[in-house]
Amino acid sequence: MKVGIVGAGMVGSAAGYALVLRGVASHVVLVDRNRDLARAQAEDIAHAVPFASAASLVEAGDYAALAGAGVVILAAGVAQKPGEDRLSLLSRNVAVFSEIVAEVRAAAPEAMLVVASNPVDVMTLFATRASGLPPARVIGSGTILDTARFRWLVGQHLGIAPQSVHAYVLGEHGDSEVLAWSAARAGATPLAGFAAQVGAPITADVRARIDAGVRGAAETIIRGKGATWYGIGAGLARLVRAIAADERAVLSVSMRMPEVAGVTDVALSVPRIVGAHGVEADLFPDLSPEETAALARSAMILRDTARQIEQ
Ligand SMILES: NC(=O)C1=CN([C@@H]2O[C@H](COP(=O)(O)OP(=O)(O)OC[C@H]3O[C@@H](n4cnc5c(N)ncnc54)[C@H](O)[C@@H]3O)[C@@H](O)[C@H]2O)C=CC1
Ligand SMILES: CC(=O)C(=O)O
Repeated sequence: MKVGIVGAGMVGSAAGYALVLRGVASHVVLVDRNRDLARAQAEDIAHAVPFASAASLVEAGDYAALAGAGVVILAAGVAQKPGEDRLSLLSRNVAVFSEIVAEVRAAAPEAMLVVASNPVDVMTLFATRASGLPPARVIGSGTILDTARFRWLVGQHLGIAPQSVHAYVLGEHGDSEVLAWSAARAGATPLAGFAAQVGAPITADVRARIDAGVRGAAETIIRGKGATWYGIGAGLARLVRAIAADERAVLSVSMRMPEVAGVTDVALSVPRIVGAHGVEADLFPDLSPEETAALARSAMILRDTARQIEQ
């Protein structure tokens, strides 16, 4: 599949690198308003192709070069500085998306959009409205990264591979996100039972530490190295693979929904089946009353934030 990436900064280039290394895309086109940066990133990534699992063409181009892309990743705009939250980026990134969504739609009308720029849930809502595409074809990376952080931390605590932890983060990709502890499994076993069997109980302290580790990961990494990119780059490649290979994989991603937890017209993450047609179904895990209330609160925060772009 041909994959376009608009925004060849840290996130866009990491996604391109992961797509190439995993052999997901036969052709990657990087577009950025900084053409020298796009060219340099494309050449650097192309030098990884001989080491990748499959051959692919990697190049920089203008919007016209996106023609024929099956997916275009939107990773352009500004990122958080230390101490800044994702929601504060909204007006600046809406201005960027007002331009790039129209350009991408004109150049690649058949392409599905995968949104990475923050605040990713509200940007997904905006991109859905601006593109006129059906919601199932405008997918935000949402909590795909937070879910990975959750699985990694639980796996570390239990001494098992994160791939064997089946747990999801729901709601906002941001401060109000909800770790769905009550639906979490290790292998096929509910988390508490598994933890008891391996002698690593999930105490209130452990839960609080993992919760803070997931919720605060971006801030910690941004303080240390200025931005995050490897995790989200791999997550974006995972999402594109589900589309390109029609995997019908269950991934926690964001999408505009008519209603969730009593809140209307909002984009947020729940586990979803993702395949060649985009999002094919939503899957709501069984939640505790506290988790359900937290999901409603997260949806309300996102709805209230989205109202800023309606005025
Ligand atoms: N969804 C997620 O889990 C994550 C999202 N992000 C978000 O991804 C976005 C990108 O982050 P980084 O790559 O670190 O930033 P960056 O600053 O490295 O790259 C952004 C790129 O966008 C380009 N750009 C800006 N306006 C443009 C326009 N109008 N047309 C074309 N290109 C334009 C810039 O030239 C720059 O190269 C940020 O909003 C950040 O918050 C970052 C990490 C994780
Ligand atoms: C920056 C960001 O959104 C993250 O790493 O979660």
